[in-house]
Amino acid sequence: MTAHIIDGKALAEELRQGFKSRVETLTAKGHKPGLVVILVGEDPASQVYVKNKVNGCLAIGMHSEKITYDAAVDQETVLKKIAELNADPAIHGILVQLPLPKHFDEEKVLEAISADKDVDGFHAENVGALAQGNPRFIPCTPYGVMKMFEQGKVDLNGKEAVVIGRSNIVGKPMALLLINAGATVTVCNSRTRDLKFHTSRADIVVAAVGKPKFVTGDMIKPGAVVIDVGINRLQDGPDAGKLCGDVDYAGCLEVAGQITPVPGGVGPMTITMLLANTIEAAERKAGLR
Ligand SMILES: Nc1nc(=O)c2c([nH]1)NC[C@@H]1CN(c3ccc(C(=O)N[C@@H](CCC(=O)O)C(=O)O)cc3)C=[N+]21
Ligand SMILES: [Mg+2]
Repeated sequence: MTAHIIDGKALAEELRQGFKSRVETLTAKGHKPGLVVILVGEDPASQVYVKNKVNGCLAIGMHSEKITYDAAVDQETVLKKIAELNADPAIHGILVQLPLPKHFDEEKVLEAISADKDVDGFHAENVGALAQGNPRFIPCTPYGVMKMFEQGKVDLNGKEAVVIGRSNIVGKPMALLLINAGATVTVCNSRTRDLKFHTSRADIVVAAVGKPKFVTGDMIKPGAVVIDVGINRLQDGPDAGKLCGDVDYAGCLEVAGQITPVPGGVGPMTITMLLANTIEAAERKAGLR
């Protein structure tokens, strides 16, 4: 038996079609949803993601702009721009693409974004709301994964879930969402002793460690749901330049009950949930929710 493939690209497209009427309603009321993406530096991967974000907005009738700075820009300049955008009534969402260059204090930059416009859900106020089980903005990647569970009809209540990775953008919020949904959650990382001990008892495995093909078929319980958050660009070997997840897809496909591909899995869902959060921000401002 091969696993059912949860098609993130198709689900992303379906959700985006559904967003169009909400954008139309908001636009008619004078609250056209607007997202600004701030990009510092010239990282080629970041350029691709930012372009996908801006184009994703425009395709459903939202307003979106990209603001780019040279990698050497000083933090004060970026903080001043954020303050300006916080006060701009046409802008409902502000995203600062991570990672920032080393001379930046990432936490300080993220905290400068108004919590009402923090569509990434990285502001301490929004992290706290999620931890308390009363989320305001759910971080886009784990939010997208929750939508994929819904699509795959995965009941999380009472299930054993293992999250591999403990980052603030994926691992931690993913664990909180699974906890809030009633799963029994174990958070592992690349240094976990005997990772297989944990993963082989899991009904759900979410891989977000940033290591290509880290999760292999022998680590997975037959029938488990395997979610691949990894986006590793292979440097050398026969597949150089190709995108590869944190999961050995071919090896897990034969064992898992459901699995997400890379590309075409979690990535497109991340951008879709960014659009969802921006629309939601505009709906709050318009008094529609
Ligand atoms: N403040 C902030 N918020 C983020 O949400 C954020 C960030 N910084 N920094 C970088 C990561 C990464 N990320 C991705 C989004 C979409 C794809 C995506 O669309 N991936 C496509 C493939 C794209 C390609 O070909 O490279 C796919 O998986 O099918 C990937 C990665 C958002 N991030
Ligand atoms: Mg992580």
